[in-house]
Amino acid sequence: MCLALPGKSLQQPLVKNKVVTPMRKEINFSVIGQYVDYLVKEQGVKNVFVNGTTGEGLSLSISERRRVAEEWVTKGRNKLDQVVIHVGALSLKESQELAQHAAEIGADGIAVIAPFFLKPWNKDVLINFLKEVAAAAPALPFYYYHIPALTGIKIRAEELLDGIQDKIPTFQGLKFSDTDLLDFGQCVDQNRQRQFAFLFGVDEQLLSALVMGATGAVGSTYNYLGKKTNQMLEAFEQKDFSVALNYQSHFLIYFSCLGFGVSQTKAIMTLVSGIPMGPPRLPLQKASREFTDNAEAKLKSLNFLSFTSLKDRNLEACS
Ligand SMILES: CC(=O)N[C@@H]([C@@H](O)[C@H](O)[C@H](O)CO)[C@@H](O)CC(=O)C(=O)O
Repeated sequence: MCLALPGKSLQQPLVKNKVVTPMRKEINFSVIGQYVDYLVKEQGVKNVFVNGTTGEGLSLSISERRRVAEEWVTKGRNKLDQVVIHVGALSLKESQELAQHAAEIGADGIAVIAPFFLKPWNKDVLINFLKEVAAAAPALPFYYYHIPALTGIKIRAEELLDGIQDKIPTFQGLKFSDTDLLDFGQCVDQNRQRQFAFLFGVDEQLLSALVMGATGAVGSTYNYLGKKTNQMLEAFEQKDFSVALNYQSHFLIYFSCLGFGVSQTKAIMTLVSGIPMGPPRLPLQKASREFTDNAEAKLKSLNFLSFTSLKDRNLEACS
């Protein structure tokens, strides 16, 4: 999910939500409309990032990814501001197919991770790969999704940024999911004309990244902390740093006790929204009953649950 700083143009939205992909045995497409409404009305989140890490994009088949993207674009029409589709894949052909598809269905942008099995070993090779994908959707804003802990590709974002727009004219910015704030700061520093968006993807460090010049945030916790994070962004804009810090520490440090994996996110979202997000797909494991009971108690103590009894609700993610 992606949130936007008040006052910033939507070209550079501040908070994007990384949506989960609702599942039962198969993907549960039927709840995506309800999910859109929940994000907009309850969390104030109008920008989404689909088929990313949180959405288990790399665990879905190509046809599933196409259908999930279609569903978000269709159900989000006239409700969401931006739907960005992650189209990264190990196969260049598949990535291009997904990029082209994103353009055809009217998505607002695409993002791509580095291929991580047969790896690009230097910046030029990585840019060549990204360039070929971007060329399949020449009218769509393109984001490089930097997540080295998961891809194993250690090419620094700052290095990649140097001269990238000459190679990829649609390059719009970075989704930076790494804790290396030195690299992040160097990216910001390099962007003197401020033409790129820097969407930060480590939610628990967002405030530090804002101080360093992040123009947006993309993360899993905005599924249930979107409203709170928007309040933090507003406090930051108003230069009310102690309030901003309070939001950052209180909520993220508290939630970090629960855990931030995809399974946990799906279970927490099921509890908080009442929408059955289901278990994740193998190789991930569903959250344990112990986790869910613990999470439910903590959420209740924080007044995060809008309903008093969960007994009758469909808690597939939790059982
Ligand atoms: C490794 C990981 O899943 N990182 C999350 C964060 O939002 C993360 O869940 C959060 O910072 C809590 O650690 C996002 O950056 C991932 C993401 O953007 C995505 O779903 O594509």
